[in-house]
Amino acid sequence: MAVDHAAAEVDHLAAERAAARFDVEAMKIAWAGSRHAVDVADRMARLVASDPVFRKDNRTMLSRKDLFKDTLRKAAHAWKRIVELRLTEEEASLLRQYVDQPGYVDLHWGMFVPAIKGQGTEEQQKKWLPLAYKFQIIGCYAQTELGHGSNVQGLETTATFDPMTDEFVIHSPTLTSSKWWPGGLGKASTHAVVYARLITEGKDYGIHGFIVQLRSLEDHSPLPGVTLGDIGGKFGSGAYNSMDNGVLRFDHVRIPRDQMLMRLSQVTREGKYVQSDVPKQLLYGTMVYVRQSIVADASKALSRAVCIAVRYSAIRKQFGSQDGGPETQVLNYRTQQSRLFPLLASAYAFRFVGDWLNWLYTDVTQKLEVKDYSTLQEAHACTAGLKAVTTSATADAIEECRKLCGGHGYLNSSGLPELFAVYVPACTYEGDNVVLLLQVARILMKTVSQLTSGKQPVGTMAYMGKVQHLMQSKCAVKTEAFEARALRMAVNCAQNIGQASNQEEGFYERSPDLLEAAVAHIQLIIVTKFIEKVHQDIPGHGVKEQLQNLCNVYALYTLHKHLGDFLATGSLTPKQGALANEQLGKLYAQVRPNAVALVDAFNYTDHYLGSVLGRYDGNVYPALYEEAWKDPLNETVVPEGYHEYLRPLLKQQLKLSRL
Ligand SMILES: CCCCCCCC/C=C\CCCCCCCCCCCCC/C=C/C(=O)SCCNC(=O)CCNC(=O)[C@H](O)C(C)(C)COP(=O)(O)OP(=O)(O)OC[C@H]1O[C@@H](n2cnc3c(N)ncnc32)[C@H](O)[C@@H]1OP(=O)(O)O
Ligand SMILES: Cc1cc2nc3c(=O)[nH]c(=O)nc-3n(C[C@H](O)[C@H](O)[C@H](O)COP(=O)(O)OP(=O)(O)OC[C@H]3O[C@@H](n4cnc5c(N)ncnc54)[C@H](O)[C@@H]3O)c2cc1C
Repeated sequence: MAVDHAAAEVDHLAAERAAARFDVEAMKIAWAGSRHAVDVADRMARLVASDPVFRKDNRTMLSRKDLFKDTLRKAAHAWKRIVELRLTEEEASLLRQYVDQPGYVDLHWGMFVPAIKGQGTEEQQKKWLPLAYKFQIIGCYAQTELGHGSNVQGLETTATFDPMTDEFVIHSPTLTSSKWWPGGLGKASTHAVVYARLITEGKDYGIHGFIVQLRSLEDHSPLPGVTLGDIGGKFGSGAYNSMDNGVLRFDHVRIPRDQMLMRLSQVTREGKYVQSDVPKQLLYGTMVYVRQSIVADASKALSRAVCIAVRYSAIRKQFGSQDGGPETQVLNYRTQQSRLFPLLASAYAFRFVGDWLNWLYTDVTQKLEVKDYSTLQEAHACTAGLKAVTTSATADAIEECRKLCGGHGYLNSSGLPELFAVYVPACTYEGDNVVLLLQVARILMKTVSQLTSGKQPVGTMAYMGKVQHLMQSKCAVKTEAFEARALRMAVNCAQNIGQASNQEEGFYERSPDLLEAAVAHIQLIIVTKFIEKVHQDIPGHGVKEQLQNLCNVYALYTLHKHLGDFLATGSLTPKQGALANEQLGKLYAQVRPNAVALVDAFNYTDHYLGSVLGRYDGNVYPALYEEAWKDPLNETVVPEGYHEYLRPLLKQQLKLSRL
């Protein structure tokens, strides 16, 4: 009986694939960026999937200790394979992606190395980077403290220069100055880039970065004056618990003066503080780098969740036709489509805006090398804003995909609970999303205030220069409505702030509105970049048409969800709003026959998806059934604890019933 069912489900996905109206292989290229990108990703995904060390289906059942050891084993094995196969940087980071387990290597490569590259002098880079590249040292990024994370200027750890010995003394003066959260710190790292208040000649010069050795390179024990450990279990089983987020305290630990990262400023042998001619905001450069990579990761996490929910919705059937005919695939329900297809469109939208952001970041980095700092603010606003909007949307979407999969979505074997638990801290780390959106809002307010002086905004703010036109015009339901909404919301905020007794007080009072104005500005960027993408030459039968559809879905869904903003700012009429919603329904009908093929284009292996519901072959029910028996509770037929707790209870009930 089960076998018959399985065959039917498999046929179902084959029928879905046959019904698609576009070339899936060509869509894989559009998604990945090039034929080369598809091939490398394919090779790395298969390398990981075929290696038993990278098994992850038992992860949620491991104890914290076993999970951490498993992470160490995977990282060491991955490194061995990278060296043996002489993998390129591109291949290695894809391999890391498909291993799919957060670990100390992320912070080592993702923050420790970039911090030294961005804030270290050439000499410092020459000394430290080769050690880091060969894993002769393991580093982490120790910024956040128990008392302060968002307010970086409020950090309390001190680095006091001692001219007698030419050393800095690193110290944790209070409990709240304990470093708290850095990934890789708890158990793995030998070194850290530590952010501390630089004090020299009795003056506090604020936050600076220092390279500090934490553990012995001989036996891994903490160095004198260093107290450190893991901060404890985190949300969800498996999930981010593979990471050793740590606590660290210093008791007057001495480091040589040349371990201060000295690209932005220096302390001389005599203890004089010297500021370089580079903007001090470059201290935050590592965060800009990681935020852009987090945007790229949002589309990866979202596309995984959507792939699971789309395939399962094509398999799952509930309720029949009135006359007792075959049951309906839940993917055919209009409500399922209106919840799921905007998420599918968002996965594509975030992918393309992520590619653009990566271009922007590369461009800014090249400009910085020739001391052109003109696009630094643009890079900060775009990375902060896009990080906030895409991670919040993705976290919500993963949870929505869980609900779209009904009861089975709640099982660990669906892959969705763990994906959610791993993903959700992205809304907090690398800058709490609200804090980041307020940064965008500050830049928007600055831009609005400069409009009257005739200064033309540039880059993603250029549309604000069309202020006369956008403040008055009635808009067609296109980009212009998004521009008018964003600009009018920003101008409204600026006017309201202007009425306050002082600017800071006004900003504080209006911060909830400012958040929404920032979101509107960022959504405009996402829509614009999607439109720019579909205007490009995109080869492959039907590919451009599908992307055009998804672009329209993303734009109209965003408009529908935020219709209140569009109406309140007069950027659209109620009639236009209603028409947009009508149109959305028609677009969903066009996505429907292509939905399964559109998620196939992500080209994910079953290993990477890690979901019995999202299996490529659609063989969901036998896999669910088989998976249940693997649970440790099923190792014995009669549970442990029966004799202590169940039997006496049952016997007692029996005695009572005989009374
Ligand atoms: C296990 C198996 C593995 C196997 C594999 C092995 C092999 C591996 C091979 C390869 C692997 C590759 C792996 C790579 C993985 C990479 C992924 C990385 C993973 C990431 C994991 C994340 C972990 C999390 C880390 C963290 O969270 S670190 C801590 C982050 N903290 C924050 O983000 C704090 C947020 N707060 C702030 O950013 C700021 O304090 C503030 C909110 C901006 C306020 O600052 P303040 O100075 O007080 O502000 P203002 O006065 O408002 O601003 C002053 C000024 O500066 C401008 N500004 C602000 N920020 C920036 C900026 N970032 N850039 C530029 N400018 C900035 C601001 O606009 C103001 O400008 P003006 O003066 O002009 O107005
Ligand atoms: C899984 C994980 C990994 C991490 N890894 C690292 C790491 O490797 N290295 C590292 O240094 N740090 C790391 N962190 C720390 C992380 O960067 C901080 O937690 C983050 O920046 C948020 O800061 P916070 O915890 O101080 O939050 P808080 O700022 O205390 O936020 C609490 C609340 O206050 C609100 N809030 C704060 N300020 C304002 C404001 N100005 N206006 C309005 N609302 C405000 C926030 O929106 C939030 O709702 C990690 C955190 C997590 C969860």
